[in-house]
Amino acid sequence: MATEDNEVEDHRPLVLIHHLPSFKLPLQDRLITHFRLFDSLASPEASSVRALICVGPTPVTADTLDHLPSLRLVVGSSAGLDHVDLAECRRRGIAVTNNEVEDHRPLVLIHHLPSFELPLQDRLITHFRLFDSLASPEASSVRALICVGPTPVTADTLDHLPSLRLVVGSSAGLDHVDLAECRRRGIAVTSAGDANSENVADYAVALLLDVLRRVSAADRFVRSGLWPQIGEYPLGCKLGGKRIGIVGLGSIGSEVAKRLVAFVCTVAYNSRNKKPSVLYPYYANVHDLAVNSDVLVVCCALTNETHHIINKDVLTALGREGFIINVGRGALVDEKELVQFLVQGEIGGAGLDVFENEPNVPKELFALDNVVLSPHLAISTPESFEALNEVIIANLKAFFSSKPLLSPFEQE
Ligand SMILES: O=CC(=O)O
Repeated sequence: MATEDNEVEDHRPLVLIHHLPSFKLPLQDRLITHFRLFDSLASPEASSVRALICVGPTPVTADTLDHLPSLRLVVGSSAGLDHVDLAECRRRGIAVTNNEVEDHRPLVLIHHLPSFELPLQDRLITHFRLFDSLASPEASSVRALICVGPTPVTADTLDHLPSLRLVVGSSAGLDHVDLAECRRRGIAVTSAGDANSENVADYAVALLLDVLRRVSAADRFVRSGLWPQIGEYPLGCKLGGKRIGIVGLGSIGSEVAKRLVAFVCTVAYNSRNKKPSVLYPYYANVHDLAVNSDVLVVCCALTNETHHIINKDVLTALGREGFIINVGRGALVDEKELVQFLVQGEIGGAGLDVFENEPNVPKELFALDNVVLSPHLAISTPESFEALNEVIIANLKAFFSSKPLLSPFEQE
């Protein structure tokens, strides 16, 4: 015989599922672990129920509430609650919620040209609320922007963003950002810092080895079937012992130097100022550095002062046996002059990852086996994207918690 003692007391709170016949709450069965559910205003539980879930657009009127004298909470399952008599709820001291959970993630604009996406962008949404249009309503209140790749940040861009206080660059060079205008408007700017430096330095060395030892050209020689016909391929030259002139001894330049010292090269450098802690010989101008170098590795920032820093005079000083590697920006080199020097055999060769008018590359270079061409990808490795992502997140987190920025832009 069953007795009352056999019954397990049910402590789950009572909840009314209030719904029009045509509306069901999705996944309603998940609720029964936590709540005792019923769904009729005519049920005996109606007089004591304290909470109601309003499914979809089911009306909650004064008449509904008259059936529920103990009600203290209406849980809406939609964002808009025009079907709930909010004034009547307020009058009766009944709280109302909708399905919008408050989002405390700071707002960040991903500013990008259509052809440039931020690698690993999906990692950011854990921390930030992202949007990507200057025309969006969020633009007026956003305080931080991530500038993807070479997307320009001009005075006009900034005019759309009156609350902006931080531009987070995703590259080491920020020649596409109007830094003076940012400064004038009190907007801080960060760069990729040294997240990419080792990758870029590796690539500079790869280009240099390739040009000197003719690796890509030899590969073409084999693939085109010329080896059996012609036999020996022209000799390349040794890297060890070369005098390397580094133009811009910042984070990338220093990594290049480290690597080339290991190849038993000698290193000298040019930068805006002599670095007191650096022992490599310093040349105050690039021309003198070129006179005393076999190879120039160009890796400084592009500014008004460094535009065409490698000009006709410098190329002449580098000479017929000289080589040039550019992993900085195309416009650091006077490209027309460089093409002339290469075509006429006035310098030994070049390894170029960057060009003045990317993605357009002077066609004259295609025929030259002493030139290695690459589509601006010195930074591009998964490791570098990981590191870049961390720097971006760290800068944004520091900014939104008023801490010092991790990699404020500093010009080399
Ligand atoms: O070009 C790439 C960079 O500036 O990081």
